[in-house]
Amino acid sequence: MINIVICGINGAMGKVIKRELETYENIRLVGTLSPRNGNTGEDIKDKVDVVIDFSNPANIDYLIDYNIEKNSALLICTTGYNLEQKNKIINAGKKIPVMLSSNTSPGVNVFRKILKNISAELNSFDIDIIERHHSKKIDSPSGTAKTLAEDIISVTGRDKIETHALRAGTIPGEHTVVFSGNGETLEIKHTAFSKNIFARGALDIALKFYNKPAGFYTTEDIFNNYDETFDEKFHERETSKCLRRLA
Ligand SMILES: NC(=O)C1=CN([C@@H]2O[C@H](COP(=O)(O)OP(=O)(O)OC[C@H]3O[C@@H](n4cnc5c(N)ncnc54)[C@H](OP(=O)(O)O)[C@@H]3O)[C@@H](O)[C@H]2O)C=CC1
Ligand SMILES: O=C(O)C1=N[C@H](C(=O)O)C[C@H](O)C1
Repeated sequence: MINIVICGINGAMGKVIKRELETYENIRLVGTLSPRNGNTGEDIKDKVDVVIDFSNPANIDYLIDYNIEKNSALLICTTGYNLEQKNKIINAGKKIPVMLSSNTSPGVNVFRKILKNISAELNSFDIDIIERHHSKKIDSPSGTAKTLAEDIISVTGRDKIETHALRAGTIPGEHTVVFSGNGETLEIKHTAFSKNIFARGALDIALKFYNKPAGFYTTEDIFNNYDETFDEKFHERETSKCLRRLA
């Protein structure tokens, strides 16, 4: 049994996680955080194994301090961080296990493996990312689109990948990578039919992640069963990826 705390429980994702939690006998919700509403977790007396965050980048300083004080793992599913915030997250890995996951669905993590193979093979093609999300989504392009762009850049050596974003209706999340060549196109696409897939993905990751040693982790570390604890070289590599993304 692990004890979790959720930041963003009243948001769209928070509500879905709360419902999904009812089907997990090995996870107990021991509290919630909402710093902007004055809920800073003082009432939480139980041990906290992992804080799951689906909220807003504005909460990041608070979350890092809270987790360091509690010595708990921090699973950040929020997207839209700037470079300075991402650096703080990576640095927090010196003290606590911290994971930044732009997409917790199992499907997207397989998508990423396939994407790297195809991108390396079709480097002579134009490569574009198209993402579609609900009209309430704040950040654009999506965190997943940025992650997919980084994956393509890592195997093709390109400087930038074009991303195209649509915000409309209630679309839970759709990502397509289009490879356009001379007289042909190849597309790979992931569609989330509901937010449940992200909620269950986050809870499943929390179960695997809560007892890892301090370090900065990504979803790949869990899906590939690979641990990377904090080291300076890794930090430099992540920072340069951020710089490239923001360029
Ligand atoms: N990694 C993944 O797989 C997924 C990631 N996401 C990401 O999760 C995040 C939340 O998504 P979603 O639930 O749809 O968003 P919502 O806007 O529905 O909820 C976000 C919550 O964050 C808090 N919040 C909002 N604005 C602020 C602010 N300015 N300052 C501090 N706190 C704020 C609020 O909680 P309160 O009222 O308690 O303060 C709010 O309920 C987004 O970044 C989204 O991209 C979404 C789906 C999947
Ligand atoms: O805000 C959302 O809804 C989603 N956000 C994540 C992102 O920015 O990639 C993941 C998913 O696509 C849904």
